[in-house]
Amino acid sequence: MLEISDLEVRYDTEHGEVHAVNGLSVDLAENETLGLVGESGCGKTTTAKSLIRLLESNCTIAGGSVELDGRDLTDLSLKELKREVRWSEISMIPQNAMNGFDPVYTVGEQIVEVVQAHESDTSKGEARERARELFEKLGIDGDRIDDYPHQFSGGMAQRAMVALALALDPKVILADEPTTALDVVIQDRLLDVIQDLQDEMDVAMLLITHDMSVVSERCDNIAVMYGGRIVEYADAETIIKSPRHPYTLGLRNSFPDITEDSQDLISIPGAPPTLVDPDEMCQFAPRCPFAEEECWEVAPEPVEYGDGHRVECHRADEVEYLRSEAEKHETWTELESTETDDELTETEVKND
Ligand SMILES: Nc1ncnc2c1ncn2[C@@H]1O[C@H](COP(=O)(O)OP(=O)(O)OP(=O)(O)O)[C@@H](O)[C@H]1O
Repeated sequence: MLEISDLEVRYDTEHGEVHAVNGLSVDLAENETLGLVGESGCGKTTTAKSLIRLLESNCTIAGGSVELDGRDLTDLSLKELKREVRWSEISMIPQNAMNGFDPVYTVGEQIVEVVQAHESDTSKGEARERARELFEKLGIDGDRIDDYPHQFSGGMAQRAMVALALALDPKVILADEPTTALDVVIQDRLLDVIQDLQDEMDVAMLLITHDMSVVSERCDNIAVMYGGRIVEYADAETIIKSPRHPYTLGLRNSFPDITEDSQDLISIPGAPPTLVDPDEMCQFAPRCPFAEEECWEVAPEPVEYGDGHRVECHRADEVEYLRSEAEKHETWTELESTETDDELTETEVKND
């Protein structure tokens, strides 16, 4: 239904061009939940926003296509996209609902406005009734559509945002870390109600999160993103149980497994790249314990390992070795000490 091919998105900054999304290709089927997972700064939000062109003025889609049922959305003018796609076909739940609502209007007024802007023959009363029904389904008293955003708690405001996102019965919802601002118990409940409604209304969802545990429980397929690219893609079980990319292995190490009691978590040392005019190389090489000369010189092409499992790593064939080494603390801490040595050497050089 939604086919993203070779998407390229850039930010123009005073430091250079940020290559936020690079050659990103992924499909989303009807009713599917696709998890887009990765650390902060790897391009998840930019990917989602570019689908409905909610982009800052320094941001451009530099290439690729986004097809919804065969229609390329990148060919539409912004006006056409707003009229025919945003909210009605693809809607978005932002990280913090308080930023999505206008504080001076009631939540109900804002839902009615969005509905009437797209459905000229729906009366105000009908639109209000739809908002009430959605509120009730989301576990909020229907009368609260007449409240202002500041009268809601964080969790309730997120639910109200879900009501807005579903008000026009879209085909896809983009849920960008929809629960990060909430405490853990409320997070879980909110994700449950979103998924119940998603099933009831036959909506596909792109669930964006940095949390491996969330995608493992709730997604059909998972795309692991690093440096603006999808470095590994497969069904959720394969990503969790049999990943091949060192970044996925590292990410898996750094989140608790819900099926095990006590665990030794290992974090990936270092930080993601800035993506400013990046060099031609594997972007993960500086943090990868398995990086070889080739990784620093050539960006890996995607390789298929059956059943749609796609990996971008020069060493993905050595999977048994990668998996057994990645489980060891010292594999990652040795890398950390090498980095510190390098930093020391740089400082020493500067001092000399
Ligand atoms: N307005 C902007 N101007 C310049 N660079 C930006 C802008 N917004 C994002 N970027 C850069 O684009 C890259 C991708 O950022 P993006 O927010 O899409 O990542 P993310 O994975 O969604 O992170 P987060 O979870 O923190 O939102 C980062 O390097 C970020 O610094």
